[in-house]
Amino acid sequence: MRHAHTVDQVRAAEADLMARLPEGTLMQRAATGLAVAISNFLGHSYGARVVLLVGSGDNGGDALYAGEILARRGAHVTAILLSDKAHEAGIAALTAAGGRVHPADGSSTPATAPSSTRLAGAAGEARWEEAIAGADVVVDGIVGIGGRPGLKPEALAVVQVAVDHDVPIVAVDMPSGVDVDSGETPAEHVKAAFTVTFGTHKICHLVDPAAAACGPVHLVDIGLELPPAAVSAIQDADIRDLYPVPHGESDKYSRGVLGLMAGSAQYPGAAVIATSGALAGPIGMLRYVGPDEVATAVRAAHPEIVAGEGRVQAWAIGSGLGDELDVAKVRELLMSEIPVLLDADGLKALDDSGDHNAVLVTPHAGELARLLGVARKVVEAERLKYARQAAERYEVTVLLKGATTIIAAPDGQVRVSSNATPWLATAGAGDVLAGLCGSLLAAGLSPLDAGSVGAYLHGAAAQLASADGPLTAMQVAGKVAEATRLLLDLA
Ligand SMILES: NC(=O)C1=CN([C@@H]2O[C@H](COP(=O)(O)OP(=O)(O)OC[C@H]3O[C@@H](n4cnc5c(N)ncnc54)[C@H](OP(=O)(O)O)[C@@H]3O)[C@@H](O)[C@H]2O)[C@@H](O)CC1
Ligand SMILES: Nc1ncnc2c1ncn2[C@@H]1O[C@H](COP(=O)(O)OP(=O)(O)O)[C@@H](O)[C@H]1O
Ligand SMILES: [K+]
Repeated sequence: MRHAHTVDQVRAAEADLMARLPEGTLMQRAATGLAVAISNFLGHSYGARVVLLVGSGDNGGDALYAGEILARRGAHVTAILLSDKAHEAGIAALTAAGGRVHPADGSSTPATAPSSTRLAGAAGEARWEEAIAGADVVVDGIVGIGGRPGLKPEALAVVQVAVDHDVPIVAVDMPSGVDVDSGETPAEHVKAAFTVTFGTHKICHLVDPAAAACGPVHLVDIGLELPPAAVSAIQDADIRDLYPVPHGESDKYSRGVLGLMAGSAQYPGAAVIATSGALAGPIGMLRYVGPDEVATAVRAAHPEIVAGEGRVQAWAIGSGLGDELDVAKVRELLMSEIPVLLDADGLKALDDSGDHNAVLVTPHAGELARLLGVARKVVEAERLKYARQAAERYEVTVLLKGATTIIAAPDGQVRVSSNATPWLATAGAGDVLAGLCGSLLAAGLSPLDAGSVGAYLHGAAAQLASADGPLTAMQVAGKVAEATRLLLDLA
C-alpha cells in the first residue's frame, strides 16, 4: 500500500523527530530530495533555468534550499518572493550560492505586473515575467501543509504566466491551493507536472480531484515515524498479498460459490456481463438466480454457471435488476450470515438501521448522492467525505466508482485504487466490477479487501483491454484473468 497521513499526523511526527535532531535537518533532507528530483526531471543542473515561487512558510524554505543546491551545481536560479515574510535563512543561502531574488516590495511594483501583486524587480534584474517565460522549470513553494485552499491573486498571476508559457511546474509537497486533508479543490490551485513530497503521502496525493493536479508523486524519506495511515492506495504488490490463490486441497466449493441476482427482461445483458466479471475472479462456481429468459441468456454465454438457488458464500445483487428487485428478499439476505454486495438497483434495498451482515456497496457518484439525499455534483467535489459518510451512516463498506475509486469501511479505514483508464467509463463496466468484487467476497475476502482488490484488478484489466484505445465491458472482463496472472507473477 502507499500510505497517506493527515496534516496533524505529519506535524506530530515532525515534532517528535525534530526534538532529536539538530535544527534545520528535516528541511535540508527535504530540500536535497527536491533538488535531486528536479535535476533528474531536467536531465541536468548545469545551465538549467529554474524559477522558485516562494510563499511565507517552510514550503518556500524547501524551495529556496533546493534552489541553493541547484545553483551550486551551475543552475541559473531566480526566486520570486510572494510574501515579505519569506524564509530569511533560505534567501541568504540561495543568494550566497549565486541565485537571484526578486523581493516582495510594495514600493516599486512593475507597470506590467497585475495591480494586485506586490512583486518588484530589483534594479538591473530581468522582470519576473521574463524569468518565468524563459524557465525550464518553475518550483511551486507557495504553500504546503500549512496552506488554506485557493491561491491569492498575486500567486495566481505568477502561476498563470508559467501556464501561458507551458513551463512545467514542480509542486513542493503538494500543488498549492488544494485542500491537503480532503483532496478537494474548492478554489484555484496549481496543476503540477510532478510533485515531490516528504515523509509520507498526504491525502491530496491519493484522492481526486486534487490527486489529478499532482502528476506523478515522488516521496522523499526524511525519517518520520508515523501512526496508521488515514488513507492507503493499493499497489501491484498488494494483489499478491491479498488474492485468494487456490491450493492443493481446494475444491470448487471451498474456493467459494457466488449467488448472482442481476439482469431483467429490460437489461438482460447486465447479468451476462456481471457473470463474466464474477467467473474471471477466484470463485469455484456461480449460481444465477433470476428470470428464466435471462438465465437462458447467461447460460448461453457461460455454460459453466448453475441456474437456481443453492448454498453460496456471498451474494452479488443489483446490476441491471430494474423492476425485478425484490426488496423484502434482499433485506432477508442482508440479515443472514452471508456477505452481500449491492450494486445499481440493489442499492434501493439498503436501509440505515445497521441491522445486517457484512455488506459491500458499489455506487457511482449519482447513486451515492441518492443514498445520501444530496446532489451528484456535491459528491463529485467531496468524494472522500461522502464515501466516509455513507459508510458510517449505513454501516457498510462503500466502493465509490470513478477515475479514482474510493473504498471506505465503516470502521474508518479508507483505500483508493487509481490505476484505471478513462476508457473504462463505458456502459457495463460497473457490472464487471460488481461480479468481480462479489467473486472475491465469496472467496472469503472482507468487503474492504474484496472492494480494493476488485477495483485494482478491474483497472489493470481495463488497461490491458484498452491499450490507449476504446474498449467494451466484455473485453475488460476478458482481460481480468491476464491481469491477475501478471499481478500474481505467474506469467
Ligand atoms: N512537517 C514536516 O514534516 C516537514 C515540513 N516541511 C515543509 O514545510 C511545509 C509546511 O510549512 P509551514 O508549516 O510553514 O506552512 P506553509 O504551508 O509553508 O505556509 C503556511 C503559511 O502560508 C500562508 N498561507 C496559507 N494559505 C495560503 C494561501 N492559500 N496562499 C498564500 N499563503 C497562504 C499562511 O500565512 P498567512 O497568510 O496566514 O500569514 C501560513 O502561515 C511543508 O509543506 C513542507 O514543504 C519540510 O521542510 C520538512 C518536513
Ligand atoms: N474517468 C474515469 N477514469 C477511469 N475509470 C473510470 C472513469 N469514470 C468511470 N470509471 C470506471 O468505470 C466504471 C463505470 O461503472 P458504472 O458507472 O457503474 O457503469 P455501468 O453502470 O454502465 O456499468 C467504474 O468501474 C468506474 O470506476
Ligand atoms: K506547494
